[in-house]
Amino acid sequence: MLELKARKLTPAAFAAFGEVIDSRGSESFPINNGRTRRHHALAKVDIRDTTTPPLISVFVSQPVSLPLEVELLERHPLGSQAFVPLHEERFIVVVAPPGDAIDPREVRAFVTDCRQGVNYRAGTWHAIHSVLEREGEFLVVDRGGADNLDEREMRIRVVVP
Ligand SMILES: NC(=O)N[C@@H](O)C(=O)O
Ligand code: NI
Repeated sequence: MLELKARKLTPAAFAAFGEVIDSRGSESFPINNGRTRRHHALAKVDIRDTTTPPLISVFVSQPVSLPLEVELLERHPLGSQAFVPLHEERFIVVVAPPGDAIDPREVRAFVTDCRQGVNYRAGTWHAIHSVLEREGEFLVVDRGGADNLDEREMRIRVVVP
């Protein structure tokens, strides 16, 4: 069993796995006659084949208890997958870099700060959505599809210091 301490999520620490979606501290420019600021292209939707368009879904997830016992990691080879909290929910992110083999030394766990979302790069290994404290509602942007899921058994215990 791999034991991990969840670290604070930062764009630099997450760069090998995808992007952090967070308007705070990101570039923006005025639109709509100055009434709106556009925080442009915080992450890229990457769909690797043309059989399906990018999908926008909403996930309503029940909270996990801690320590988090992960039994498997999954990946979506055909597209990225983004999770954005709709009510300042915190969640745990467990990831490993894209590739056919998962090196336990490269697995990382993060905890978000309730304002952050993530966009998993196509092929990034990750634990399934794990929201903390209360039922969470998330906007999800991905390719979907039963053909876009690859799972690997991996037992990981995650603590949040
Ligand atoms: N199955 C599904 O749509 N969700 C997972 O991919 C996940 O990362 O939670
Ligand atoms: Ni997924």
